[in-house]
Amino acid sequence: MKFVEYSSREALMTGLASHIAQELTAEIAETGSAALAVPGGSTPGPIFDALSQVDLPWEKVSVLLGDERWVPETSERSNTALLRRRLLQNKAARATLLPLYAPADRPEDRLNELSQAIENVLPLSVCVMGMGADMHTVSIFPEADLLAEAFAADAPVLLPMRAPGAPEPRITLTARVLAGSKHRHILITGAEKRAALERAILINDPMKAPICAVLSGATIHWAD
Ligand SMILES: O=C(O)[C@H](O)[C@@H](O)[C@H](O)[C@H](O)COP(=O)(O)O
Repeated sequence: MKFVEYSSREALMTGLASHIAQELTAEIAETGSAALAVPGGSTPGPIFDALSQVDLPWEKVSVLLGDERWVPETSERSNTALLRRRLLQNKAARATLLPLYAPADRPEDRLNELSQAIENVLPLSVCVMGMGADMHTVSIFPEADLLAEAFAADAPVLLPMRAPGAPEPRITLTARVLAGSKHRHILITGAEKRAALERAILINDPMKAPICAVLSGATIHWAD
């Protein structure tokens, strides 16, 4: 695990966007394609803005969310809408979005078809994850209903997830898919999340601090 502290959030966002672009470019040069998983939420927007302007072979890149709230794209809670609005624009408009949402009452109703499209691009090339102050990552929350299943060595690609801290049903990549990514980045800002990360490292138990499942070999990018 590597910890990189930036002098400002702006430096973090441009620095991490540059890392991602370099890793995608190298992967495409080596294998002919790349798969990028990104977080939703309120933090990554500026990274998406910067990445969307980078000139790389986006037509060879599959982009997916690490997790999604089970809401339609018309909802202000939709991470997919965030991605379309801020990443899949400009030069990155040529990338292929692998959705984590499809119209249905429950994630269970569309899980298999959504999983199949993702299965075809695994292992991920670059995986960027956020973290909550409760030490969750993607939609693997402490006290979630399928928390243990999310860490199983034979876990499926995707799981539905419901948790006391999540306002709606979720769908999430499982820990083995996240940890199986060639490059892994964790994006956090502010003192509260830095303290939460330090707590997670001391706890060292994914069942209590889910972020622990993806720290090994990851680069943590932080600014106050
Ligand atoms: O759907 C989501 O909300 C995210 O995928 C989630 O896992 C996020 O990365 C963390 O909750 C941090 O969220 P913020 O960036 O909003 O703090």
